[in-house]
Amino acid sequence: MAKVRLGQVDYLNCLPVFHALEDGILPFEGELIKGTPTMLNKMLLEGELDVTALSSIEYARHVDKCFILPNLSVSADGPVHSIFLFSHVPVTELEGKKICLTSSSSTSIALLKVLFDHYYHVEAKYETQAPDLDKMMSCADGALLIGDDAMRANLRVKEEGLPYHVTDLGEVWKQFTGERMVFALWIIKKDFALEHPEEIDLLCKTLVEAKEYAAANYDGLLKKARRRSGLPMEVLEEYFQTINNDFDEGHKRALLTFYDYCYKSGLIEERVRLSVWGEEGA
Ligand SMILES: C=C(O[C@@H]1C=C(C(=O)O)C=C[C@H]1O)C(=O)O
Repeated sequence: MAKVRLGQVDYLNCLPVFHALEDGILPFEGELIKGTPTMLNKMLLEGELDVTALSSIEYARHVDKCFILPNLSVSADGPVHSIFLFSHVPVTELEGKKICLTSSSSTSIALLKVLFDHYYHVEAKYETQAPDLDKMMSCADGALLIGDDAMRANLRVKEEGLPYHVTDLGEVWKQFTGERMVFALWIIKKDFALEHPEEIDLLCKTLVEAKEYAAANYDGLLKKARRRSGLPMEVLEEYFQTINNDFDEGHKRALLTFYDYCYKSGLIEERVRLSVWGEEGA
């Protein structure tokens, strides 16, 4: 059997899917490679990974080379608690101002631009930097952070009383469209899937079982998340109740709505068809 090189976004939002694999509770014979979303996006597209959790916008940019794995995503139906725009002034006053974007994200950067174009009607200037709240806020009017970096930064803003406006982009997207937001998908390279369909069928089954294992062993998941992130238990509990790792018809509709706005904003070149492994038309 071919060994699958599987990418793991090293944030808490993917832990419910990887927890059982990390601990060897479910069999996985392949290699687990951890990284930021942008690192894994690049590795998949350059052929260094076969499957990975991938920024959902990158699927839209590489539809011809990829399949979506069924029943998996990183989504939130409203506030997501880990995608924040921190700013010195309210978002509506950011016209012509500079915003630092985390170098770890792809989808959330597209979401920010969509919301600025179609919801706030504000045009800003953008620069990309490594995720560091203090550095970003010292040289710009706003900073976009994602994942565990954003959760830690938000906690600091609260605990230290930092004078920033904090905008949750999942919440704004929901207000704007009424839809949930799908931030990440599990993606397979098409050539690998077509050569190794049995391995992929088995992996799909294992990942869904892994998600079920995390739900049934919630205390273990929380303890691991606490050890790994150092974040307070109440923050983690709220986060795991917020993050959703499913991918059903509602998620698909929401994702296509996002892609439509990305297309209108010139962030993707074509309207997108979702090609899910094992489903008709894939
Ligand atoms: C909700 C999140 O989802 C993520 C956001 C991503 C992005 O912006 O490109 C990619 C993968 C996910 O980790 C988050 O990281 O906070």
